[in-house]
Amino acid sequence: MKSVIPVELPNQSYEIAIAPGGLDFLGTWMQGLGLGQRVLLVSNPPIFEHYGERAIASLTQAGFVVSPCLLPEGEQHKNLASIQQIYDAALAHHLERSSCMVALGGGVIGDMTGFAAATWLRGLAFVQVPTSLLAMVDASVGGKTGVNHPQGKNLIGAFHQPRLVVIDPDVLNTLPEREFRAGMAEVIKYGIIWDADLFEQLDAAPRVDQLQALSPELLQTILTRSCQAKAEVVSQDEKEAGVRALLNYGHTIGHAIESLTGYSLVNHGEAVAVGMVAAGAIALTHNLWDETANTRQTQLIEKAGLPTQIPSAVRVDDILPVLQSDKKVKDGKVRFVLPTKIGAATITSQVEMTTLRPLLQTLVAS
Ligand SMILES: NC(=O)c1ccc[n+]([C@@H]2O[C@H](COP(=O)([O-])OP(=O)(O)OC[C@H]3O[C@@H](n4cnc5c(N)ncnc54)[C@H](O)[C@@H]3O)[C@@H](O)[C@H]2O)c1
Ligand SMILES: O=C(O)C(=O)C[C@@H](O)[C@H](O)[C@H](O)COP(=O)(O)O
Ligand SMILES: [Zn+2]
Repeated sequence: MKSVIPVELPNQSYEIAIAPGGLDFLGTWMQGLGLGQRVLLVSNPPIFEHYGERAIASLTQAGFVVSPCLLPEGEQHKNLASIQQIYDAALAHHLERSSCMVALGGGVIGDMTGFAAATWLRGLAFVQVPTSLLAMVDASVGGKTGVNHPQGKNLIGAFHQPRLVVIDPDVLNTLPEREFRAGMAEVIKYGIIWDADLFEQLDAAPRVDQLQALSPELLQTILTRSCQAKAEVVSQDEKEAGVRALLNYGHTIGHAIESLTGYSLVNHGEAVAVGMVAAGAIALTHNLWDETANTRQTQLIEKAGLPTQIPSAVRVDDILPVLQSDKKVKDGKVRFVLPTKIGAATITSQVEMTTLRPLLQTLVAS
């Protein structure tokens, strides 16, 4: 069964199509977009090994002329060198203004393909085919694209919306369990900041730490409600002038942890999980939410098999300066997204760095 979630935007709306086996309909669904023939299919070797042939067959049968571009795997390669590789492939495949890039992969491939598409020939269409849970529920939707700078996470980028998102939940069967859990961090995020009912459903489930432990209904709920939450927020505030900042819940500290550990010790979802625990603790000390809500958040994060402590390799004194390059900084003040209850959050610049330091120290793993 196919379910469709619209992302309504002033310039160009698009659809998120969620359908088991949807990968085989990629070409057919792209036929309706009015694109030229040439397609650059961007992926990485392990994902291409699993799904490249099917994606190419689907696109070719629909009349597209496809060339693959395979980038090295991993967050450490989310940089301008990989973007250069996409540009070189775009040139070699003679992409034109009407051509399209297709991202087949996790959030790293999606963010980089989107950025290359935003900038090559001053802007090409691109389509997201997310293969990780995290990319399905978050990264493939909303048009934040970009790469890391040596000094910080996602500092180089552009807003560029995809023309279509195709989610085939069947591909999750090959996703490593650790990466599944990383995706659950962003799902829990929606439960905390936006959708209390989603939180309650996750809380009531016996297990949420691996794909096989979920009922088909719960997986469907996770995918649809997360995409709905993201679509609603992005439709209200495409370029993060206001409410979209809530989607950054857990990311202020999370991004600092990722960057300080060289993008290898913890993955994005794990860093966000720790960041949410930190934000929950800050909210508690600022009387924004209560002990019960804070404990429920921590327990759900633990149930998802995610970390709740800052890795011991990270020094709190190193976190504070990194926060200054967070994209939410305004007039030199770090702004935090903090929860006010399960299902709602606010953004504030009232967190003093002097109180933050000892609080973060209590969260460092021993
Ligand atoms: N643009 C946004 O709005 C947004 C939102 C959230 C996260 N992000 C970004 O997304 C990235 C994290 O994404 P991620 O968690 O998908 O990481 P990722 O892209 O590195 O993928 C995780 C790992 O899983 C593998 N993988 C993916 N799908 C697979 C499958 N079906 N079968 C087997 N292996 C598979 C990948 O090869 C990789 O090794 C970060 O760079 C983060 O900044 C962006
Ligand atoms: O879509 C958004 O907006 C988000 O903040 C979603 C986040 O999960 C995602 O990690 C995003 O890439 C972070 O954006 P950044 O602007 O803080 O780099
Ligand atoms: Zn994120």
